[in-house]
Formats: sequence, C-alpha cells, structure tokens
Amino acid sequence: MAAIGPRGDGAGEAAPLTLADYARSARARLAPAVWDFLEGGAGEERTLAANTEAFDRYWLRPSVLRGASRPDTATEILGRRWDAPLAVAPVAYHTLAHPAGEAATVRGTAAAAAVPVVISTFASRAVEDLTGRGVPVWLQVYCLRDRAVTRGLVERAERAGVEALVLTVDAPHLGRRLRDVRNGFRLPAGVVPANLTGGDGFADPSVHAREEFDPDLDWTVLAWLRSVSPLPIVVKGVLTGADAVLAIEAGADAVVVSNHGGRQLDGVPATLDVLPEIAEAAAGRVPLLLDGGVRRGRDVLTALALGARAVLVGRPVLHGLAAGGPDGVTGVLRILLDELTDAMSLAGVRALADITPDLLRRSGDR
Ligand SMILES: Cc1cc2nc3c(=O)[nH]c(=O)nc-3n(C[C@H](O)[C@H](O)[C@H](O)COP(=O)(O)O)c2cc1C
Ligand SMILES: CC(C)CC(=O)C(=O)O
Repeated sequence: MAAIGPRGDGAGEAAPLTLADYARSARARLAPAVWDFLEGGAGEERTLAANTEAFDRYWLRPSVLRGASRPDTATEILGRRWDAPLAVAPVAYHTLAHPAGEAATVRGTAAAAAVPVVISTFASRAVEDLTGRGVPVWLQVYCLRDRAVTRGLVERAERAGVEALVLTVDAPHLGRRLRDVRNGFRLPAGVVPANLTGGDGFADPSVHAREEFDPDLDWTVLAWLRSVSPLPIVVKGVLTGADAVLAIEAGADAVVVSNHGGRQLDGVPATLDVLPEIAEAAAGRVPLLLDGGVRRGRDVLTALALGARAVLVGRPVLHGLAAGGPDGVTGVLRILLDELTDAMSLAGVRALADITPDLLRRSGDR
C-alpha cells in the first residue's frame, strides 16, 4: 500500500521523495490563479525554463576512493555559520500558500537546518514574529519612492533582529507576467504585506509596484541604504560581470546572481550560465549567491563548482508550505540536504572547499 502523504486523509498519496513531488502536491491544493502567480514567469517564460534546463547541461565527474562517506556541508558566509550552502529566497506573501505564512516557513526551516530565511518586503507576517526562532532572518528590500517608508521598514527589521538586508535591483517595475494578466490576478482578501503601513492598493502586485517602487534607482542607493542601517547589504539581481564589479565598488557585502526566477526580463540567460562570468569579475572579493532553478541537491553542487558560495531556493519552499505547512518546508529542505550529502559522498567531495570546476563536465564538451 502506498504511504500516506502529508494530507493525512488516507488518500494514498505517496510520501514526497523529490521537490517535484512537492510541486505536484502543492498544485493540487492551490487555486489555479494562485498557482500561476507562484509558478509563472514573465513573457514567454523562456528565462524561467532556462533556469532549470541550465543545470541539466552539466554532468558530474566523481573522484573515487576519497573516504567521503560523511561529507561536511557547513559553510560560513557574512560571519555566520550555515549548516548548508542553502537559504530561503525572498518570496512575497507566504500566506498565499499556508495561513501561518512566513511563521510556518521559519519554523519549518529551523527544523531542517540553521540556514537563513530571507523574508520579502511583502512578507505577510510581522517581522517580529519571525526573528529569534532558530534561523537567521534577512530582509529583502524594495526601495520605494517613499524613502521614509523604506527606512521605517529597515529600522523595524533591524530592531527585530534581522541580520542582513537584501536589496533587489532588478525590479524598477514588475515584469509582464502573462498568466497573471490573463487571470486578472488579485491577492485574496486578507493576504497583505504585514510590515508595510500606509494605505492599501496592494491587491494587484503589478499596479502597486508601478505606483510605489522607485523606478529610477542608481548605484547611489547602496550608499543611502548604508546611511540608514549598519547591517550587511546583499545586492540581488545581478546578471553581468560588469554589474557585479559596480555592486562591489558601491559597497555590497555579497551579491545574488538572480533573474528573479524568470519573472522580470524574459530573455535574459539562466543564472547558472552567467555565474562563471560573474565569478571571474568578482574575483573572490565578496561571496556570490545564486538563485533560479535549483531543484535537486546536485544542482547545489553544480552552482558551487561554478563559483557560488551558496544558493537560494524560492518556489520549492512555497510548494512545501502549500503541501504540508511547516513540515512541508522541512521536508523540502531535508530532501535538498540529503540529496546534496548523497551527491557529495558519491562524488568523493568531503567538504565544500573541495568543490572546484573540475567536478563538472558540460554536455558537448570533450
Ligand atoms: C511568487 C514569488 C514571489 C517573489 N517575490 C519576491 C520578492 O518579494 N522580492 C524579491 O526580491 N524576489 C522575489 N521573488 C524572486 C525570488 O526571490 C527568487 O529570485 C526566485 O524565486 C528564485 O528562483 P526559484 O523560484 O526558481 O528558486 C519571488 C519569486 C516568486 C516565485
Ligand atoms: C509582490 C511582488 C512585488 C513580489 C515579487 O517580487 C514577485 O512577484 O516577483
């Protein structure tokens, strides 16, 4: 008989073994328009598809007889020990997936591993309810036209114990997400940004972003953010070596190589494909993180071999949340960790420092 799934209703759903299993389970539980909002990308979704496909172009080159039966996945980034080179990417409105929202995500993450959870400017639970619960919490910052509101959010987060700021730089406005346009997507009643005060009008995220996001930011925004907060600043949304250099020169403490999960400019490359260029330009001056399309433990190994220090995972965490609340989040992160440990062990990698480009072979390369 099949194992009982997270629904626990005896429906005979098999226990999830992969992140794809969690995605299927989430899809069955979410309203179609909510699923489309979470899952979709901009335009023809070419970049969205490219993010996952890029990982499939790499093969692993194992080394044998390395005594790697107990690989060490721990790392240190921005002065903090992480149990694994993984973090939860900022995704708006976790209450779309589960009533406890980000509180469930934090709880579920803490049960899996001590790794950071990045909460969105549009988190749907108060930041004070999320910090001090076993995992570092970072705040993703959209710099709004109203700098006083942005500053208020940052100061509130800092008071609550948030450990770093993640400034998103790829969104002067939201990309054109055709699924949402076709669906006439609106946030369900009660799904609101819990840490933003002043006004409503959030229901259509795209219209709200056009009205409220500062669309004319330049690199001086880093100096401004530095002037309002002593927290480390991580710049999220860089896709070229030249921009990585500008970010570092502007004072970034870390950079996230990201195309916003294919939700902004359709037609930009997969993040994995631009990582080598960015790693070369950054030349080890700041840690590089990568997000977009990480769906298996071995994807983490691939990203690290190409120069990332860690990866962020977005949609799969929401799949876990929708499928099983905090336990689902724990399940998703444990699968990734178990797969990573398994891949390291079988590839003869004892610790993250052993991961080099030699570990990879690209399809078609001799
Ligand atoms: C539903 C959804 C909401 C998102 N909200 C935000 C956000 O508020 N701020 C932000 O910087 N990125 C946001 N992102 C982008 C993620 O942080 C991340 O870059 C992307 O999801 C990574 O790709 P993955 O989903 O393939 O792991 C969002 C992504 C999704 C899917
Ligand atoms: C509510 C949106 C501004 C969140 C976002 O960044 C996204 O949907 O990609």
